[in-house]
Amino acid sequence: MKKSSSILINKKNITAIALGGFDGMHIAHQELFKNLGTNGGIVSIESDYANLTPRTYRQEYSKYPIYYYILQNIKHLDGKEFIALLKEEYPNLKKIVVGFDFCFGKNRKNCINELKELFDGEVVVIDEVKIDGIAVHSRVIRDYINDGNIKMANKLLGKEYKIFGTQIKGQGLGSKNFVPTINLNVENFILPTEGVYITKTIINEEELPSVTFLGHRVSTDGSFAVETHILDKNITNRFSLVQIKFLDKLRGNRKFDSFEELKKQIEMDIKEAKEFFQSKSSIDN
Ligand SMILES: Cc1cc2nc3c(=O)[nH]c(=O)nc-3n(C[C@H](O)[C@H](O)[C@H](O)COP(=O)(O)O)c2cc1C
Ligand SMILES: Nc1ncnc2c1ncn2[C@@H]1O[C@H](COP(=O)(O)OP(=O)(O)OP(=O)(O)O)[C@@H](O)[C@H]1O
Repeated sequence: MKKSSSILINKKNITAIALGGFDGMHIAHQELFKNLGTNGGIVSIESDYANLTPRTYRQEYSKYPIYYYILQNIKHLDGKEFIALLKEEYPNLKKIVVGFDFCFGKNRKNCINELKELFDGEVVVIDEVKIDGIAVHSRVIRDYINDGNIKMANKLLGKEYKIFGTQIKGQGLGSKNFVPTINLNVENFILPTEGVYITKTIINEEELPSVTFLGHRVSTDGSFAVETHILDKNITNRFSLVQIKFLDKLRGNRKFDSFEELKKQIEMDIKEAKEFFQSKSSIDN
């Protein structure tokens, strides 16, 4: 993980900032960061729905320090006051980098023209970044994740969508009746639609091929679960922090009338996931 340098780098040294929400730190956001130069920083204006990369996890995706401002605390400022705040916070600020649709100040009344008028330094505006004709935005990525379209979400993110969780106790049925799984409590991240996914699970910095079920266990106790089965490895330890990277969706959640039928389906899911990783490794080699 890239270390957070926000606390180490004095705001006085910052000469360029990128401005916006930056949930997801997706490929369009990365285009902005390319213009920051040596003493750059990211100014992240926090809404309360940043759930692709909640604030605690965002620094991993950039070498530039991220400085957070809560939208609720600054939304009353008009355009002039907002720029004055930036000048006060970053006294050596020479450059502001924003995207084509950036607006700011009370009721988002000010956009690019006003930014150029009010800021006495350089303003770099990035044209809309698109992939295969699709505009890259956090909201678009959230929709893909909601729909379980992990491949498109990952394409727009420029990386594999990743969530963090803590291990919790399961029903105790898995190892006995099906396969062993690590059950997770996941907070603050948007979760893909209920179903079974090909994933990589990171424990102790080791990235392991896995298959993950998330949804209501409609075939057993009906409760909501995020549980991952590590392929080809027996895991006995408990882990405080587990990361899951989503690669593709295998199928939707289903209700099975017997444990035997569910077990048979889980075995098929595992087979499919293994084939995915095998074909991937033969392409990679
Ligand atoms: C690959 C995989 C696919 C699963 N698919 C379903 C499913 O379609 N429907 C369902 O109700 N439960 C599904 N489950 C969840 C099982 O019901 C669950 O693993 C079992 O109840 C054991 O839970 P435990 O780990 O809490 O003991 C799946 C689990 C795995 C690992
Ligand atoms: N597709 C894009 N092309 C160019 N710039 C972008 C693009 N998406 C966002 N930006 C810019 O990145 C910065 C961060 O914006 P923001 O966090 O609103 O991103 P977003 O992906 O559009 O989010 P949301 O979908 O929630 O509006 C802003 O300066 C914004 O103009």
